[in-house]
Amino acid sequence: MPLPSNVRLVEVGPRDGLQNEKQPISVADKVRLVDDLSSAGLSYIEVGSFVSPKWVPQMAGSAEVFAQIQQQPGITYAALTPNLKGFEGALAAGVKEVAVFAAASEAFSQKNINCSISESLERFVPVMEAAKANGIRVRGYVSCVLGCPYDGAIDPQQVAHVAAELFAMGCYEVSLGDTIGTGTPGATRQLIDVVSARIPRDKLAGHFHDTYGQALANIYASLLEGVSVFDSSVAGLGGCPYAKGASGNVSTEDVLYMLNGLGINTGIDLDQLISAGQRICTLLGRDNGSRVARARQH
Ligand SMILES: CC(C)(COP(=O)([O-])OP(=O)([O-])OC[C@H]1O[C@@H](n2cnc3c(N)ncnc32)[C@H](O)[C@@H]1OP(=O)([O-])[O-])[C@@H](O)C(=O)NCCC(=O)NCCSC(=O)C[C@@](C)(O)CC(=O)[O-]
Repeated sequence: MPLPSNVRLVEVGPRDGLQNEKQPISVADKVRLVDDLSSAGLSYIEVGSFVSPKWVPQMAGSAEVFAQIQQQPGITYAALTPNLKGFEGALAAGVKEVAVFAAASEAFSQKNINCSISESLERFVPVMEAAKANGIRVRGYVSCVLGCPYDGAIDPQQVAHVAAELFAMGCYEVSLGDTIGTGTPGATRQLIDVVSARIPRDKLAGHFHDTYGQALANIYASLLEGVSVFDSSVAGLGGCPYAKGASGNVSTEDVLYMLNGLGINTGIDLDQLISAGQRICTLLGRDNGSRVARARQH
C-alpha cells in the first residue's frame, strides 16, 4: 500500500501526558501548553478529561482549562469522558468533541474504569445518545491492543470486537492503544489486518507508547497498512496511571521528524513544537522524552 500523503496527529500531551504527573500543575501552565501547541500547528489537541478526580487528580481542573485556552479556528479541542456524568461536565465546559475509552482486556478495564468491557460499552450508549443530540463528535479508544499489564497477550480478534462495537455505536474513529508499548511492527501489521476486516482502515488511528522503543517502527508499520492518524505526546510526556511501567507516549516531535523525512504533510512547525515541549519539561523539572528535541539542543 502506498504511504498516505497527509497524516493527522492527535496531540494527547495535555491529557495523556499530564494525567500521570504526581506534582500539581496549575491551570495556567496547562493552558499555556495547549496554546503553545495550537501555535505550533497541531490541528487536534486532547486538552483534558472529565473523569473522577479521585481516580485521576491531575485532570480535576479540565473545565477551567477549557474556559481559558485560546481556541483557534480549525483546531479540534477534545476531552475524555468515561460516562454520562463526564459527558455532561464536558458539555457544560463547552467541549465540542469527546472520546470514550474501552479496553481489549478485562483486567485493565476493571483497573482503569472499574467495570467490565461489556459494562463499559453499555455506559457509552447514553453518552453516544447525548453526544448525537448535542452535535458532538465522539472518538473511541481501545486500550491494551498489543498486550495488557495484567492479562498479558491479547487476541487481535478481541481488539477487533471491541473496536467494532465502538464504531457501530457511532464513534467516527477508533484509536488502537498500545498502552504498555510491547507491540512490534509485525504484531502491529497483523492487528491492523484483523481489525480492518471490521472497520475501514481510514477510521483507525494508532496510539503507541514507547516503553520498548518500538513506537516509531509501529507507526511506520501502520502507515504501510494505510493508517494515517496517530496519537502522540509533546516531549513524550505521559503514561497511563493504571498501567504500571507504561512510559511516555511516542513524542510528537519524533513522529513529526519521521513524517517530514517521508515527505508526509502535517502542517506542524517542528521548531515551535520543540519549544513547547521544552517549556513544559522545564516547568515539570523532567528530561525531555523527545530524541529529536534533545538532539536539537546540543
Ligand atoms: C469511570 C470512573 C468514574 C468509575 O469510577 P467508580 O468509582 O466506579 O464511579 P461511580 O459511578 O461509582 O462514582 C463514584 C464517584 O465518582 C464520581 N464520578 C463518577 N463519574 C465521574 C466523572 N466522569 N467525573 C467526575 N466524577 C465522577 C461519582 O459522582 C461518585 O462521587 P462520590 O459520590 O463518591 O463523591 C472512574 O473509574 C474513572 O474516573 N476512571 C478514569 C480513569 C482514567 O482517566 N484513566 C486514564 C485515561 S485512559 C488512558 O489513559 C488510556 C488511553 C486512552 O490513553 C489509551 C491507551 O494508552 O491505552
